[in-house]
Amino acid sequence: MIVARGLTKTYGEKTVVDALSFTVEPGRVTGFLGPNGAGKSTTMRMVVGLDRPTAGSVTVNGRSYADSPAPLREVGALLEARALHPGRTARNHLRWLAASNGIPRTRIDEVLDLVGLESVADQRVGRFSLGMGQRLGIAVALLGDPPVVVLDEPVNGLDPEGIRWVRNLARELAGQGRAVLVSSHLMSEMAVTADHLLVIGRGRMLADCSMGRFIADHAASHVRVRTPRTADAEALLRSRGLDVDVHGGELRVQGVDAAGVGDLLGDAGLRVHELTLVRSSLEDAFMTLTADSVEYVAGAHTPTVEPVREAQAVR
Ligand SMILES: Nc1ncnc2c1ncn2[C@@H]1O[C@H](COP(=O)(O)OP(=O)(O)OP(=O)(O)O)[C@@H](O)[C@H]1O
Repeated sequence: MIVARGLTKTYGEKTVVDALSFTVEPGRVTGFLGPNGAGKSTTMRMVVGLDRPTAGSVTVNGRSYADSPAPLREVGALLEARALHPGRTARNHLRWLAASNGIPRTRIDEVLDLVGLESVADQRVGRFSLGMGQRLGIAVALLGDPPVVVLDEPVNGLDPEGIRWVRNLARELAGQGRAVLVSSHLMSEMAVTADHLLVIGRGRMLADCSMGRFIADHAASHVRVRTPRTADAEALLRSRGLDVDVHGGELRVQGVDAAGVGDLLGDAGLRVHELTLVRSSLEDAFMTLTADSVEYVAGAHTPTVEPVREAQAVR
């Protein structure tokens, strides 16, 4: 697993990662969220030894990346800025990495097959699309069959089939007992991929909890009620001290679950046509939590769109 303690990175005067302490546990997908410039990539780069912490430490399976004799077997990483030699074929790129990490050649065909690049394995990577490059980056991450996998924006540039493939892959890797750390800006995707969340803003930890806990703590919810006797239902629920809003023909009730509302209305003999727990999405919860930490904000002329609040199932 990954263990960070007081992990800090400063560039000049600016602290971009600020005393982060967290663990990425085996057997689950940990989602890494934060607004642009929050410090996610810098943190991930420190995990794999590409940046040196200014203070604090991060270890993978108990030792720092630099101390690992065969790092690709310890932790596999897809990072945004991939160093791919454009003139090299995908297969040669993997061969070169396998040789320098003592990984058998047979593993190359396995990972090419795993990421769906066998048919283009002998093409130069300079001609690869963004999505093909992402797949090759994931092949590199998995080459050493590592127990820890770090994926920075893995679905960037992928089509819907590719996005689903990454989701299933991340879940499968966690199911095999690996520790998986994934960053993404696609909240809807994160909601169905991650078990646990780390949310950072301006380099600081804002939340470190399960997906369910995060939504319960930071997303608003209400019970939507439709009844032919709206006014009577409203009066009854208010008389019980509940917070009720009327929107068109529906009531929105806060402070009680759907069963509680149903019982109250049923006991009073009021017929109910709809009773739904409406929970705002991970995106709403994320926006609420990080509102004060957003560094780059669009100007006042940008049209704002009211988020669509739908009943959302949390895995
Ligand atoms: N080499 C560097 N020199 C100076 N500043 C840097 C360097 N690398 C990153 N930064 C700054 O550190 C901050 C965090 O950047 P980082 O890329 O880690 O954020 P991020 O959360 O991954 O952002 P995004 O979601 O936009 O990818 C940014 O303000 C960035 O400008």
